[in-house]
Amino acid sequence: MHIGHGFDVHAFAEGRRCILGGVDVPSDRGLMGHSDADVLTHALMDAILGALKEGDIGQLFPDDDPAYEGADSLVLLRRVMEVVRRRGAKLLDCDCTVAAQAPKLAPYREQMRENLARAMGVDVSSVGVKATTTERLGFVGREEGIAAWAVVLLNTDCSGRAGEG
Ligand SMILES: Nc1ccn([C@@H]2O[C@H](COP(=O)(O)O)[C@@H](O)[C@H]2O)c(=O)n1
Ligand SMILES: C[C@@]1(CO)OP(=O)(O)OP(=O)(O)OC[C@H]1O
Repeated sequence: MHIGHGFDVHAFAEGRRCILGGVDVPSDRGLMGHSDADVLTHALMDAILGALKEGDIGQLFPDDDPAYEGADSLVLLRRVMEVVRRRGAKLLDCDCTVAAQAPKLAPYREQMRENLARAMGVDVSSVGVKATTTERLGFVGREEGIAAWAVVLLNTDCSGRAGEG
């Protein structure tokens, strides 16, 4: 069994979409990034790669590679799950927190869970998504950007190939 932790931040920018967990959240500003800037999905991918000790998403999907310009992060998450399967591992559970002063995320939380679960090939009951403001404190509170954290639990004992590390 291995745990992984992921953290990511994206700044707000005019003229961009606000994609979180694959949901295009209505917002007067979106998130800046080389990809679709889905900060929630990025934190989750890093948590999975952390549990596998496979580096981080920047190594797998370099942010200067034109192949990832505007990339759909749910597609990248599917690719991370291919690494999980190749290592003979299984994702047992994950939980994520998004810190955003705005927009209000509660109405989209269930759709985010479903999107992430589908992309990972797990039941939605294994995927937690929570939202919090930072009570107007810090860069999140000043509405300069959004931060996300994720933890995952992987069963790495599903085959002989994943026991090490
Ligand atoms: N962007 C956000 C932030 C928070 N929520 C929901 O509001 C609740 C209260 O937030 P506090 O930061 O005041 O603790 C939180 O538990 C979320 O349910 C939200 O929907 N979107
Ligand atoms: C997935 C990638 C691909 O460019 O997305 P970005 O939008 O650049 O986001 P960031 O979290 O800064 O780095 C991860 C990158 O690998």
